[in-house]
Amino acid sequence: MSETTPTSHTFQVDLRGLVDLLSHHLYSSPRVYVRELLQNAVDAVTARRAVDPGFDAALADSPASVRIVTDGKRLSITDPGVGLTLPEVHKLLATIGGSSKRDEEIEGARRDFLGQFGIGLLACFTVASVITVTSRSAKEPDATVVRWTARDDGSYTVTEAPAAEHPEPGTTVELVARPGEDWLRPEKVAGLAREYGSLLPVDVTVEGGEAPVLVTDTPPPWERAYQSPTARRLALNAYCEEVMGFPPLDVIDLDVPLAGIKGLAFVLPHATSPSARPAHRVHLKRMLLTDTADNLVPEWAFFVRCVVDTDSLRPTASRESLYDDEALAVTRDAIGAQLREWISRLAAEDPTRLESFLSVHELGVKALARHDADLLAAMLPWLRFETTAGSTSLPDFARAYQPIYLADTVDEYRQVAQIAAAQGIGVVNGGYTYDAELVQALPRIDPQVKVETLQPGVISASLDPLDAEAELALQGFLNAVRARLDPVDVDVVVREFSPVSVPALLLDDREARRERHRAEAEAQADDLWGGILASIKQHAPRAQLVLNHRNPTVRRVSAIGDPELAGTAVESLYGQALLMSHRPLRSADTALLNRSFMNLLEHITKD
Ligand SMILES: Nc1ncnc2c1ncn2[C@@H]1O[C@H](COP(=O)(O)OP(=O)(O)OP(=O)(O)O)[C@@H](O)[C@H]1O
Repeated sequence: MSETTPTSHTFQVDLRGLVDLLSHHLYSSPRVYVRELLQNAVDAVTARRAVDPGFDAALADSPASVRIVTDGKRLSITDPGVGLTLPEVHKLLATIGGSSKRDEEIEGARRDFLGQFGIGLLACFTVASVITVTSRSAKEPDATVVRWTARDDGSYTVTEAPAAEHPEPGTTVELVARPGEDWLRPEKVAGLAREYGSLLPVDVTVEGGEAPVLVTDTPPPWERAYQSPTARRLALNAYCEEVMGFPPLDVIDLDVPLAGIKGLAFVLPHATSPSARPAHRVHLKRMLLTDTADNLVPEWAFFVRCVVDTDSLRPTASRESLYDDEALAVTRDAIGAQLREWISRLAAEDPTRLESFLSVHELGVKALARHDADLLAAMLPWLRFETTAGSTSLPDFARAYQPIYLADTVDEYRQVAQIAAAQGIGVVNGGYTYDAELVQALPRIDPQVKVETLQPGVISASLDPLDAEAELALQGFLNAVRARLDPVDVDVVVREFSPVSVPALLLDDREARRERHRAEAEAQADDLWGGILASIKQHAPRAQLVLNHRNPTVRRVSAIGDPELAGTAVESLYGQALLMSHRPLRSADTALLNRSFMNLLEHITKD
């Protein structure tokens, strides 16, 4: 086999393909071209400061200014930045991925730049067919003015331009709109420049519309000096309405030096689902990176929306979201700590405000308190739970009841609440989100408090058996009515309990319920499935209808001589107990209730 001499080639880049890739897959919309231009202008000003220490002094007190002029077809943006020399134009502008912002020699300043990838300028090709950069470098006193003109077919030219075209150091980038493209309209450009750049530390004006518009407004609202705390609060409320679209319930200052983060967390004025996608506004070195960041605060903090500026978190290449790395995780924790501090401070200093906060966001706070014993201790007096003593705080409840029984589900709680209350047994409904975990955490805060899981035995223990004679006298009645409730898998017993006003109680534990669901599924299943379900049948205890012998109605029912009518009456008592337990009706229950109701009607109306 003959060997051929290897030849060296350079990759060819299909610019159209690349622009297509950027515009359809990297950036969410062509609108980002304004951000890329602003970013380059701001970076150029930052770089100029590094090479020209007298730059700021020459500007006196006013910030550097960046000017955008557009008539809808052509747009130019001029900055007084570091500019570019001829070799730099070849090296940086004509090389995709080439960036001066990674240079070793300006390592110290590198972290000050917004750009880093060397692809930003290409974003302009999503709206323009021609890009012209005219630049005079600030690095040499009499630098020549260079002009680089690039077309979207991938070709470019570099020429020298007359010195008068750029008398001062800096750069002008000019775009020629693609035919039919309206991204360069003055109003649109002003809107985008304001959206991305309102907090930038340079003055940015947009000309071409009815009047020139200054789109920047610095320093950021959280850093401005205000006449009084009230004036500050009002201004921040107005800012929240403007950028977030809601009047905040409260405003919390955020300051995480670790991640160079400063900003504000606004408390939502309405309840929100913990699973709702949060949307925070994140600025990177004062440029808006995204208004839909969802990974900036811990999940439990779903009651705030933040506006922040960071100088050190990393953006993704599209620069539309934050890179989810270790630094962001540490930042999330730090922001979480500041939100916790705010809640503890409110509890100590402003209980009325805390109550109005809780009336909206109690669920979020409960979620948070599960993992934070200090916060739980601080918040416990303010958090409400459903208990057999009504809606109350756990410390108050624990003072009146020992031990505290915890019903695991809403069903269980409803079944026993009435009778437990009458017996002086303290039960908390643990069926609502987070409540069971918080009740169980209680002994950690106060070791005096005992919490026990509610077992059915606790309640049935306070259902007193009848004396033997009375029990015997009811045998005939019980036999008749048990047969009537057999089809719904319910046993009937008679006990004495308080309150007298409750005629019957349906006691049902989870095992019995599961077995009934299985039996119902079996009844509805075809042969194959019916067989399988039957094979897992358990002999779990049945649900029990406990009739209260102290209740006058029950006494009268048990004395009815006609077994048919007694059966109908007990079916009605079952229906009432079932409804009181708030459990869903199975088809057999509905049929039974229907029948007993019709039978009663018939009995009342027959002559
Ligand atoms: N207005 C400007 N003034 C001076 N130099 C500029 C200007 N615009 C672009 N450049 C030079 O061109 C290089 C490439 O710019 P480009 O926007 O493509 O990438 P970048 O800003 O370095 O990085 P990124 O892709 O993250 O934006 C820059 O690194 C910078 O050196």
